[in-house]
Amino acid sequence: EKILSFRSASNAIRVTTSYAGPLWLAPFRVPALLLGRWFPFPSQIGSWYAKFTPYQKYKSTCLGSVTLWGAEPTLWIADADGIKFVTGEPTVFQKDVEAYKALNFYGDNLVGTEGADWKRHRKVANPAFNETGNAFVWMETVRVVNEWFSQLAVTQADHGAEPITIDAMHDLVQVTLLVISSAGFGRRASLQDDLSTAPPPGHLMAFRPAVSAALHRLFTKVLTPEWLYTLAERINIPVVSYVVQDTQHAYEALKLHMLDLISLFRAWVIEGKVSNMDAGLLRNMVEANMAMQEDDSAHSNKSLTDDELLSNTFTFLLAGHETSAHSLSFAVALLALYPDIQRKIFEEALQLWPDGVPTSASASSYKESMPKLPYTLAAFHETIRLFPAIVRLAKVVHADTVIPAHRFTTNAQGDVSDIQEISVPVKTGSTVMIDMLGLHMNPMYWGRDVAEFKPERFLDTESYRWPRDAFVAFSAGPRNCIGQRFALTESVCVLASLVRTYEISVPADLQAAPFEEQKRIMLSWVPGITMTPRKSFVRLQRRSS
Ligand code: HEM
Repeated sequence: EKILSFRSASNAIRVTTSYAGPLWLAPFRVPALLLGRWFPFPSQIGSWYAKFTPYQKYKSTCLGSVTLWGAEPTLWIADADGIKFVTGEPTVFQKDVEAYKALNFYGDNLVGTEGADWKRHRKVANPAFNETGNAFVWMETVRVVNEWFSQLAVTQADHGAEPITIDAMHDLVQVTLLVISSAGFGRRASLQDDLSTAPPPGHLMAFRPAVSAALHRLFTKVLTPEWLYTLAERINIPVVSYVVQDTQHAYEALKLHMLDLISLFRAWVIEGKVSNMDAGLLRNMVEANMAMQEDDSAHSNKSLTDDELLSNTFTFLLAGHETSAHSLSFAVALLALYPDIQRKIFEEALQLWPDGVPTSASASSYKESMPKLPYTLAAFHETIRLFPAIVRLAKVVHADTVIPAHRFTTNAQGDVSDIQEISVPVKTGSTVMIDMLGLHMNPMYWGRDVAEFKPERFLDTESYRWPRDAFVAFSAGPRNCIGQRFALTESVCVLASLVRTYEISVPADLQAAPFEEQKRIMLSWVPGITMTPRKSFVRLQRRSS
């Protein structure tokens, strides 16, 4: 029966679009993430590393495929018009909430809901992501970056004038976690405080280790059914009991910290101690939760239950730092590999800060500084074009419709020609996969040098406007990333400050390797909740002025 339904689904999809083969693993489910670095192979549809290759092979920006298990028709799109259409029709193309259910273990949240529920969550969080919030993000980033540099200076002291080697991702995860926990949640800890691993009174773990342990155990948390927790507590099953209990411990530890933040903030709100600038996100969520407690009928409006408040706190802590840290790690590696581009960022930062990076947040304002760093912003955009934290997004089709796409041919040099518009019919119940990396590697929009790191692509000139619709690192339409401006503000501030203060270069063990080998090693990644760099070591040499 299964074989027959697979055959009839793949025959049906062949009639309407270019058929690229079966999907061995359902592409938006946990097994595809766990096995993603090995299987499917890069030449097959569904591979995380496929980029634009399958589209080029079948000469179409929209490809059909069918999941082997379940015979679900799935359309893959790497087309700017097609993706704009899909993201602009949120009632027809809805999030695959089933896939996110596993992440809703604390309760419902903004990322994992759809329809009216999603609107309610978004309404609560939205007002925090305004220009006042961005100014606060800038201020907090300046503070944290200065603390980071002080820490690097201690390491430098042991090395004399020699460059130091850092694990960029390790450091940047700390930096971005501090920024989101401060700017979003009013937890104004220092980098030094966060180095301590001793649990504070009443806690199971210190804050940072609790967040990293929870992240480290996220797949176990998602994959472990409730009954296994109970069983592993009663019977000692070798390895399984240890892993399951360790996971339970990490999530309990993090929950205690989040509840602490929430109750502290609730008390501040009641006492009227929260200023306008302070952690707007948590303030809005706590106020929505208090509105809910006062009036049960408020559920349809701007309100959040206790579970939803906790779950959103977790979601924002996670979404608000891992994505940025991974993207910044790729940016730092790219700047080490491309010294000419690094030089341009340095010159821009030097012009803004001739006497060095401001050491206090009050000496540097978001409004004044951010517009003066267009090249740094372009370099970050170009980084996440090549390395988008979220590689693909699945949408379930809720009404029969037609998606715009293109057919084309390419020559050996990678030039695209014979572009023809096509309309691809899609049926209710199918899945549409927005292929971010596929779109970002599509030469129709980015030219034959699509694989090159070239920030100039993101700078408008009199005769060129960069193709907005062909860039979806933050998704698009009403369901786009709520933290886009937050991420850009923080990242531009980190990159400009880092390059202004240090010269970044490839690590010593790769200095003699050919450029392509350096690139292969320094830019390799594995699929995870977000695209995760495998190795992020770089050398830093403090600049003399
Ligand atoms: C470079 C950094 C970032 C990238 C590339 C990124 C990318 C994305 C993408 C592609 C989505 C759509 C996901 C989906 O529909 O399932 C998204 C959604 C989201 N992002 Fe980001 N993000 C970044 C930083 C941030 C930051 C800093 C925050 C919070 C401060 C944040 C919070 C969220 C939230 C809450 C959503 C869900 C929005 C909704 O469904 O309405 N992100 N992000």
